[in-house]
Amino acid sequence: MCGIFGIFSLSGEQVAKKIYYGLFSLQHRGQEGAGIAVSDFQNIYHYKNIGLVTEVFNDEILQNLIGFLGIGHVRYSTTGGKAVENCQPFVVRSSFGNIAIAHNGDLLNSEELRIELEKRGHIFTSSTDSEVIAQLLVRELLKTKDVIEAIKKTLKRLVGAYSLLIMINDRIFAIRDPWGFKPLCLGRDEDNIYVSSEDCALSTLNANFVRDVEPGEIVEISKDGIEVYKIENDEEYFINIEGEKVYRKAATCMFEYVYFARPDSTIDGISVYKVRKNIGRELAKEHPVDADLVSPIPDSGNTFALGYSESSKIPYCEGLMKNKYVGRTFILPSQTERELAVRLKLSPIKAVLEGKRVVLVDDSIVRGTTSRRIVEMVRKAGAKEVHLRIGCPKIISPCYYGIDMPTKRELIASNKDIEKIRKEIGADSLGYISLEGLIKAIGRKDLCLACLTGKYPTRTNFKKVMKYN
Ligand SMILES: O=P(O)(O)OC[C@H]1O[C@H](OP(=O)(O)OP(=O)(O)O)[C@H](O)[C@@H]1O
Ligand SMILES: NC(=O)CC[C@H](N)C(=O)O
Ligand code: SF4
Ligand SMILES: [Mg+2]
Repeated sequence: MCGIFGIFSLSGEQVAKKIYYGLFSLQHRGQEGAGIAVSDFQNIYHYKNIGLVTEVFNDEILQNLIGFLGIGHVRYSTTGGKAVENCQPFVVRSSFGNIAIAHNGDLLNSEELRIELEKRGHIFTSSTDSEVIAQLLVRELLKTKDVIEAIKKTLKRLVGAYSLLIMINDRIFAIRDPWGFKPLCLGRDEDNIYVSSEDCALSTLNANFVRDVEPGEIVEISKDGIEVYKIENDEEYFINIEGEKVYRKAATCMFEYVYFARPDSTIDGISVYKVRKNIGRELAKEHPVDADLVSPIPDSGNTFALGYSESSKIPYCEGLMKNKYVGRTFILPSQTERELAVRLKLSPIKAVLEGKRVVLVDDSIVRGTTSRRIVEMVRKAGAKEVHLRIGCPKIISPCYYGIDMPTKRELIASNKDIEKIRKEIGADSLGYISLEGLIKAIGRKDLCLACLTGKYPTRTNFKKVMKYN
């Protein structure tokens, strides 16, 4: 996923500290690396490293980032390992000026583009797909000199997910791919124009939400305010592996609503919190059970469990405690880290669970690491029955757009029916929300559902995407 955040100060104030706070509010989107690049209209100063925002930056570093406009990034790696050279923003120096780029999403054709660029003499400093965008842009800029033209030409070549911030000298371009896979929104206060992956970061800075960047938009932010352009994409449709014609249409990632985004964010006019509550209610209708209490698997299971409890009238309890110093486990890059983190993160409360029939509610099962361990823990704490309810249908296919579920083999549900999964996880019953139930709960149809259905909204027949994790 990754989080991106940018500010243009119209009053000529330093922006680094504000970007820091913006990134801090987007930390849930990426925990592996962080970076900030600022511009004083001529020079770009930047700093990036592996680690959480608070680990990467201190006052001294921030004070040295002198600039009136800037962009930042928190990284969750999907193409290229977690090393510092893959952290963002990428800064590329060219005769046209300095360019900084922050990318959320994943490209399917990055390997092909990289080979093409290398043949033409480009030298890469990282193994990510995001640097491919930066190098392509430099190439186009050297050819045309017209920035908008160069950006449009670059974007025309990209297939996949990209919410992008590009800073060139004295302006920032905020871009959302034609499918609108990842969120991106604009904010404003008296002195600044903001752009952020989620509006929760705007609230932190006391800025007002203006609007979402629409799929296919290029928003130029400069001292003159905002100018909007459209991405030109000639490919109106493609033929998928089943031989069907698939027309290009908006396909926002359903997983943003289910897991990724913060519940206090609103994406394309739909509150993430409300979606999660709706899913919980829907789950209670689709998969009722006689039980004594409903407990969430924290954190993201919380709102789903509230909805389930409200609708089923089974009391809501906190059966599991979360160690607040442990971050998200699913987005850790290795399985060993994920296994250990679940135990460190969650522990059962015996006084709540002992002798009870418990409904555990979580947002999703991906690899099954969390649910397997939790069901075992809850039983050990004395629960009489453990019923698991999941707010996302079975995840059966890889994501190529920026969520690290790259192979079918890793997905517990890819080749098993529900009964087999239930046995493997050790629950007394298991219920997933239906696809129709999920769409109804989100309240929009223009969604990417590819990891649930195997039907991808873009071409997928490219050279294998590089993975270094
Ligand atoms: O089946 P798995 O591979 O274990 O992945 C699914 C789990 O991972 C996520 O939690 P995570 O700990 O990442 O974040 P959270 O604190 O926001 O729930 C998600 O909420 C599920 O609990
Ligand atoms: N999850 C993301 O958005 C990652 C961005 C980019 N593909 C990277 O791996 O750095
Ligand atoms: S495949 Fe799944 S996780 Fe990936 S963008 Fe589509 S809905 Fe989101
Ligand atoms: Mg979780």
